[in-house]
Amino acid sequence: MSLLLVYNPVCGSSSGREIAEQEVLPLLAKHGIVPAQVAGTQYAGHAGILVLEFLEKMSPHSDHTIILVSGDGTLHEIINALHERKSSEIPVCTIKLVLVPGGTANALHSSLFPPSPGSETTLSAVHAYLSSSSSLKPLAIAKTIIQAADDSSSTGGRTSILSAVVTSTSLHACILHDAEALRATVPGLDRFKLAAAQNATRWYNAHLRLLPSTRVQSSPVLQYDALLGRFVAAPNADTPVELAGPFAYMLSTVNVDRLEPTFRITPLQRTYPPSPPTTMDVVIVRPQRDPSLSGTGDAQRELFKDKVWAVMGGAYQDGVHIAFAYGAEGKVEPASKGQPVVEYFRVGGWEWIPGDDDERAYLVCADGAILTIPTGGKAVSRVLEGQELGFNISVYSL
Ligand SMILES: Nc1ncnc2c1ncn2[C@@H]1O[C@H](COP(=O)(O)OP(=O)(O)OP(=O)(O)O)[C@@H](O)[C@H]1O
Repeated sequence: MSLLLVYNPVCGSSSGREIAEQEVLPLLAKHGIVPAQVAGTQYAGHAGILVLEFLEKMSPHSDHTIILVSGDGTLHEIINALHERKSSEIPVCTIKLVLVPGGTANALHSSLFPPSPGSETTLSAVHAYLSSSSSLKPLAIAKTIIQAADDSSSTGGRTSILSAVVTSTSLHACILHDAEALRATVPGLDRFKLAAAQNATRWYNAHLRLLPSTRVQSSPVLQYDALLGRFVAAPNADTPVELAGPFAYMLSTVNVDRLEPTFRITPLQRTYPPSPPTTMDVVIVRPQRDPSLSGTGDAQRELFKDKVWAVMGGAYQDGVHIAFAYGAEGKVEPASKGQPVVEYFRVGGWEWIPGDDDERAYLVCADGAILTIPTGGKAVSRVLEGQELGFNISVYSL
């Protein structure tokens, strides 16, 4: 049987090894299952190498199951390593993932198995794997290409990265960037809070182009209409939709409705799952839609910050942030007929073109990894099809 168990011993509260040895392996043993290999990662980046070595060893099998005890970052490394492998050495394969949450946020696992009071979820995916009635959900994978200003050839001046969870710019990317710099001095999740406070009033000067999906089953740019409670085609949705900045928030997700167990930032990924999964959900906040703002100065930014964070707090209340709109005099209210505070789109991809004068708009976050767009360049992100990905990947879910 081509079954690999990988654990990250340092993710989350450093209990990956304990979970693997004391919970996962005994449960498998009860069902007479022994993995062909059990391995802990020994350094950042090791997970991808472990997986590639395993696939090579198990050749000519092409169907592999990987039980992964980690957070989202370790999965991110594996997906990128698989995509970058030499297909002459490891041909196209099928990976079935059994996720065991060992990380800090576990966005993908908590989206697949949302926490419910009193329920134990650590081994949910292992139970799904062992069950005859489990389902396998194909993963959508986004590829983001960082293009230099002079990138006219198909290969030159580019870097690319895959995401299985989130790709972002603006506040989310800056928080992840700054929190990393605080890692040595501020322990635990407090560094994210501090990084959020440091960036709370910042706006990002950029242009965003939302792209329709041109995949096998094409799909126009869709926008969520909170009053109708459904997606509708954006105007001229078969062509790119152009959005001018500044932006306070811009983030896109695949596969997940939440980035932490209770932070449902893209709730429609679960309420109205994309089918087939060749799109991503995009959440945007653009301050200048607020009719009460009279400028871009510090006082206006403070006012906007208080207002928008009250709305975004709705992500922690089952994702109600997407229902708020500007009412009379810019007061924000749920289910109002005014302009939505949060713009919510479902797209095939996007292009983010930072303004020359705003260095913070040049940051892009892909599943926690930070990339910097070169001056005059742009980031282009879109969901890949199986053939472009070079392997098939699905996860055990409910
Ligand atoms: N033995 C190791 N020593 C140091 N770093 C490691 C080791 N093994 C893996 N890593 C690194 O640990 C990082 C964090 O792992 P991961 O993202 O899975 O957990 P997390 O950050 O706690 O969870 P989440 O991403 O869900 O918030 C990964 O980026 C990976 O490169």
